[in-house]
Amino acid sequence: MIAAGAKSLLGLSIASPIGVSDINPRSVGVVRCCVSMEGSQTMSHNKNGSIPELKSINGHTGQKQGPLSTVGNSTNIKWQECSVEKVDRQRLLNQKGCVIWVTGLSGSGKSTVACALNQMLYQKGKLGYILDGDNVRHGLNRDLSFKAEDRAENIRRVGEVAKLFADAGIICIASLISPYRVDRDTCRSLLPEGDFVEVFMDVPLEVCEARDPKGLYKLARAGKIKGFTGIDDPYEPPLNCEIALGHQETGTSPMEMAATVVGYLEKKGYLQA
Ligand SMILES: Nc1ncnc2c1ncn2[C@@H]1O[C@H](COP(=O)(O)OS(=O)(=O)O)[C@@H](OP(=O)(O)O)[C@H]1O
Ligand SMILES: Nc1ncnc2c1ncn2[C@@H]1O[C@H](COP(=O)(O)OP(=O)(O)O)[C@@H](O)[C@H]1O
Repeated sequence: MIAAGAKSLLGLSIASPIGVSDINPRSVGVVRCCVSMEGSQTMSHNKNGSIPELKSINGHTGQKQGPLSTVGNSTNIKWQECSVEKVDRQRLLNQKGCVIWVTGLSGSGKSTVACALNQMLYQKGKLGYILDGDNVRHGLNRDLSFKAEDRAENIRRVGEVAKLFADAGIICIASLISPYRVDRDTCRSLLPEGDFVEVFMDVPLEVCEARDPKGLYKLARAGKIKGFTGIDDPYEPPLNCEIALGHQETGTSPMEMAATVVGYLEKKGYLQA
């Protein structure tokens, strides 16, 4: 009964062009559920992204097959495929998913340029999402301190989340101090060649310290914060980043810096599917 109802609903959706606001999320949920019970069809989008059409399920047949894996401490797990893939999502968004990794000292302007970049992308009709170190530490990474191994775990988790965002077709802007080269390089290695764009905020410590918008350098100099990056904790600048910001040629205002990154993305074809 449910399957029959869903089928006619699905038929309706195919026959008539629909806008996003016409979609009832509950109905879509039913359609997905019932189609997958039938095990042969799922929804995708035409090249113009407007009218849903059918394409056969090639990954999620409902049959239990393929080898089980062990990854870390996770035993007997199996990678699940779905026939709606990254390329479909990218076509929908008319962009390519990637990670813009902004690294630099506290106060170097990471969050400011991340926000300017996100605004600029939005104005161009492109979907970005910011993963900011300070913000992620309010939730997902609230259990982590600033000792070296916790910073490494912070970067590892954000790298994995950023990879998921890129797979979703989104331009993910990760903005973290990420002081260790090896941790940044590990994040880079999670993504296909070219999809990880390392942006270095090349701003001297003296400038960051003079800005000190949160008063953290003052506290660190007074010994009230221990292990503060640049004061009594290391920062390893990138050796081969894609973009270094803070120089005359890449612009010195946040908007000029963001424009430099947008220019790079345009040149590399990330702002089209
Ligand atoms: N000890 C120490 N060292 C550096 N930064 C500190 C520290 N303690 C707190 N803070 C605040 O945490 C923000 C940096 O968090 P991140 O997650 O980006 O750091 S890291 O990548 O794990 O090194 C950082 O934010 P930004 O100033 O935006 O960089 C600070 O507000
Ligand atoms: N390009 C810039 N030129 C001058 N000041 C800037 C620039 N970018 C950011 N700032 C200022 O520097 C301070 C730190 O910027 P913020 O983006 O919070 O740095 P971070 O995220 O690296 O800690 C803020 O007061 C901000 O207004």
